[in-house]
Amino acid sequence: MEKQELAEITAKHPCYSFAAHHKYARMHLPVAPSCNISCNYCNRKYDCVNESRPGVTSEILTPAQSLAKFIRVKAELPHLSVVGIAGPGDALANWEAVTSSIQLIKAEAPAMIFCLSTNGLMLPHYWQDIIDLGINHVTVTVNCLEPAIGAGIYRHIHYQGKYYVGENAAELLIGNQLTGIKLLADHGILVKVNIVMIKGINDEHIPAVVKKVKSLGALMTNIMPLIPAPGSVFQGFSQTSRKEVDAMRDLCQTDLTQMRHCQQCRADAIGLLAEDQSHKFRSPKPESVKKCNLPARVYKIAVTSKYKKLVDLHYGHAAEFHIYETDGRDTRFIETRPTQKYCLGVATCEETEAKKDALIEGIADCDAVLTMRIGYEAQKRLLGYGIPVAESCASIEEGLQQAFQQLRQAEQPGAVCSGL
Ligand SMILES: C[S@@+](CC[C@H](N)C(=O)[O-])C[C@H]1O[C@@H](n2cnc3c(N)ncnc32)[C@H](O)[C@@H]1O
Ligand code: SF4
Repeated sequence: MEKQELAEITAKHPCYSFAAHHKYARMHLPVAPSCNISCNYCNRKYDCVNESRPGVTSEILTPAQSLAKFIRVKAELPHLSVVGIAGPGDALANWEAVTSSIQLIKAEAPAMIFCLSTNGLMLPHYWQDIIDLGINHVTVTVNCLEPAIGAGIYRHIHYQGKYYVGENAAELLIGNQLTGIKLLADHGILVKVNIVMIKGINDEHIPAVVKKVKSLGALMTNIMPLIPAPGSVFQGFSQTSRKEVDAMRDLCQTDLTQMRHCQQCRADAIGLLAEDQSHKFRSPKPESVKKCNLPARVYKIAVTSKYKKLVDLHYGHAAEFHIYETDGRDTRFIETRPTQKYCLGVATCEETEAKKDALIEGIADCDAVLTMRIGYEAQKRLLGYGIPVAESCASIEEGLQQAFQQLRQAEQPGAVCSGL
């Protein structure tokens, strides 16, 4: 696309143009429920109508439902200029649903601007598809350049059938993000980079991120405050203040244009940036994005819990595991297995390592661990035995359903299974 043509389009994009954000409306399609990574600040709650923050949506739509909703919204909001995918998970982890939704809407309204936001893990795989689909604005979240910092931000990534944790995960993710940004920018796509400012974790490092993404061709950065989302690992952190974010934007402005009007929107936001109207357009009955067509399965899951009611015990503090089976709907308690606590305190190193392995061997027949919290070293050790971890602070019933979903999605990304 010619530069002039792209500039004209961008002038109608409320996120990319400050002047456009009072005039033009955007519509987010919540067609991307799954995510291929786990950020410590993220909690994707699908059903809260009162909360407005990234990752929240009141419904998940199929491509056909997206088209129907688009037609309704367009009829009521003539100044609608942009259709975007902002989760609630990751657009590229739900690529089939995203592609079909965009194709359907494009056939109906060819002049619409399409954009998506992504963590960038799959950009080296999908950048050409993005261009072929006619998307010309892409937002990539890059929180750091150093794996040591990333290990404190990302709990795990799931890439090409394998789970990665710690610095390995962060290194892979960062590498793909940077490669992806360059590929997109070199091919004329306008790239905005989101950076979540987390005090004490990546704040001092942000100017380096801005410089780097500029060198790769990013058009602007959007430094956003951390919202300590309830239920996320960072829920106890304090919210980065407006003042701190503005000071960081001022510092980085000398290198690259800063977005300053971001509203940290919901995944189903509709309307002007400052005037969400999504509540007016909610469908009465949300359906899953993609029906699960995997054969029925029963998973055995080891749970850490104080009284066998809530998932309320840290993995490292559990002196026993409660073993359950679930088919996604019904759960069955099997037994309680006593174990050594993972956090052993005073034992010598070799003794500690052997005990940690013995602990995992005691649950080696389980498909997953469901726990309130777990450190990444312990998580890594479990993954070494092929046991993924689901974190929850809900009831055991709900936690088991979440764990079931997580296991199913790992087998079939994008699927939402209700069980047997
Ligand atoms: C929900 S995500 C969807 C897109 C994609 N999965 C991603 O992370 O880039 C949209 C943006 O919100 C940010 N975000 C999610 N939870 C947040 C939180 N609790 N505080 C601040 N930003 C958050 C993400 O980092 C991302 O830039
Ligand atoms: S990449 Fe986006 S959707 Fe996925 S965990 Fe991080 S913030 Fe949430």
